[in-house]
Amino acid sequence: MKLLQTTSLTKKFGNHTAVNNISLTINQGEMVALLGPNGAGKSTTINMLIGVLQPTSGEIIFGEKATNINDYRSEIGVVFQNSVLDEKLTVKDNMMLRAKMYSRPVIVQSLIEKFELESIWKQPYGSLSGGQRRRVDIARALISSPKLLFLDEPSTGLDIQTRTKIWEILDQLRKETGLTIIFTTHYLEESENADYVYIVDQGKVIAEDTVWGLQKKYTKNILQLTYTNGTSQTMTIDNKDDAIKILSEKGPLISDFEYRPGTMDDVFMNLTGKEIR
Ligand SMILES: Nc1ncnc2c1ncn2[C@@H]1O[C@H](COP(=O)(O)OP(=O)(O)OP(=O)(O)O)[C@@H](O)[C@H]1O
Repeated sequence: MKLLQTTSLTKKFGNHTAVNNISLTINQGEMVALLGPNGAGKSTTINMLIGVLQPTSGEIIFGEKATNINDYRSEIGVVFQNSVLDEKLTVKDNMMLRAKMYSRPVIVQSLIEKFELESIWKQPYGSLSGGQRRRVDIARALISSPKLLFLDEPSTGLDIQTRTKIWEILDQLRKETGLTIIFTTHYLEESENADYVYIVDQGKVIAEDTVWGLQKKYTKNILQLTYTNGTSQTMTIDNKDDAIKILSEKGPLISDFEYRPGTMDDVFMNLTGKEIR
């Protein structure tokens, strides 16, 4: 079921078109990545979807028919690139202030547990590490039990353990609650968690599909064989089943092999001719 749709969404800043005719379809329960280099138009797109920016043209439809942000604001949670929390207030005060704004059953206790906030609960937000802040930011955005969570570069600047941890929690939440997530990233490997990926460059969607679909369309899997007589051979193949077939056929003649499936890095490189970072 479609939860959010845009048709020909466009944003111009003066003569500069930051977002150029972007059409997205986000289905309920999906995790969707907007992937693209710096300046591609990811944040501008998100800012239009959450009502921070007014589109120059195009339409946004939430659910069956809501087209005005005021009609769906209560259904979304947002984690901005730069936190909106009060640095001087404790984690508890930041969270409880937000909780008071919502009449829905408050789920603060379960968020404290999920995001492991007990040990920092009474600490001022401003004294937290980058990873701790991000956990609080996301927990706060979930207080209203939104149907759809927007995460604008949720893991930029975080170490790999913290990034992994945050994605684990979000994955668990999706399984438990059916939460829909739209996130932006320039970490290609993170887009591999997504159910569907839009690759954006210079304001346009230049490719969209599942991760598998993108890899199939825009990359090749490489199988490299080293033979017992010292020679080697590199071939491109469609899938790993073909690799297994070739390996079993040539088995006795092979001394070593390497199989490298196409990655999102290859997808991006093949589409844009450049690396993302
Ligand atoms: N308020 C603004 N006024 C003028 N130009 C803007 C404004 N906001 C964004 N832009 C321009 O629009 C383009 C898209 O910016 P945007 O922030 O959406 O990119 P992004 O993909 O989110 O990049 P990053 O990954 O660096 O956050 C950029 O060229 C940017 O300079």
